[in-house]
Amino acid sequence: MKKIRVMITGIAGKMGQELVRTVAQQKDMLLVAGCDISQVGKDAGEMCGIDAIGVIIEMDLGVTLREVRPDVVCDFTYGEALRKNLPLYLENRVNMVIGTTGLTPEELKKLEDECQQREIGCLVAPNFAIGAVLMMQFAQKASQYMERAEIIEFHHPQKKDAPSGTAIKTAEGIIEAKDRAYEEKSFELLPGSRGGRLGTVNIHSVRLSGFVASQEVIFGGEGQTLTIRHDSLSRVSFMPGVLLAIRKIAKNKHFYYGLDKIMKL
Ligand SMILES: NC(=O)C1=CN([C@@H]2O[C@H](COP(=O)(O)OP(=O)(O)OC[C@H]3O[C@@H](n4cnc5c(N)ncnc54)[C@H](OP(=O)(O)O)[C@@H]3O)[C@@H](O)[C@H]2O)C=CC1
Ligand SMILES: O=C(O)C1=N[C@H](C(=O)O)C[C@H](O)C1
Repeated sequence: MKKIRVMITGIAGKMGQELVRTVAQQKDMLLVAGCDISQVGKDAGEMCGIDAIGVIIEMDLGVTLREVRPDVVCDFTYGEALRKNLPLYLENRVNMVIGTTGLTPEELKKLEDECQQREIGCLVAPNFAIGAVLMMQFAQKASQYMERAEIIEFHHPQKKDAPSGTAIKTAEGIIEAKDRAYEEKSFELLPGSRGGRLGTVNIHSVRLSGFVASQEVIFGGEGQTLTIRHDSLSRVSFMPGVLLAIRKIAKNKHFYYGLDKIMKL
């Protein structure tokens, strides 16, 4: 069996390390390279607490892509880094699984066009946890029947972006299912008290230690509320989704935004 040759950018980060341990257990995958700006020169296996795997963490993404030519690169860095990495992925025509959040809808559209022109497979998903995908789907369904929604997302304090990519995609889905008028009645005595707004959906971002990634979507209606909540208690929750994406993108030269696009729902 020909194995899928996987590379990870952001390999020394929280998601990168979890992915090293996960890919190492897959019979149909081989971790062939990893890039980061931290832990450079170390063995990727030893860095994340498993046996040495002979993959040394590299700094130079362009050189590594050219020399290793992976089948799929997984990017888990942060928005600004991803913006610099994307031209290198495109130039090297490598298939991509992008978990990094922080691209704007305009940037996503541009990426889609560029991937299609070059026949590169690419899946961008703000959340790879199956439960989070279901939360977004249920929220879209509820949106058709309930008056309005607000989102509260909870993350660890190291998170660089706010609101989360998941909160943004959830709000986009809610608005797509039913666009509604909403007039804000509250005056903010403390600026920001009502959170950020995407269309008519207010988003509140909590950053506290103890959390990995959680989200509540609260719908209001006459005399009732509905709360849909998802909790990622560990980063293991994201791994089945990332593996599904790697296997799909290794074969399929399409562009997908959201794990739901490749799940049988
Ligand atoms: N789609 C999903 O399901 C999920 C997405 N995410 C997203 O994934 C991203 C990473 O999250 P997380 O692992 O928690 O973050 P971390 O900060 O733990 O990891 C990011 C890693 O990337 C490194 N890095 C920074 N710049 C570059 C660069 N130019 N090239 C290579 N490596 C670089 C960082 O180094 P240094 O620390 O030195 O800056 C760090 O080691 C975030 O955008 C997050 O929102 C997270 C969880 C799930
Ligand atoms: O930074 C994180 O941790 C996470 N980021 C993603 C997001 O921004 O939605 C996914 C998940 O919430 C964890």
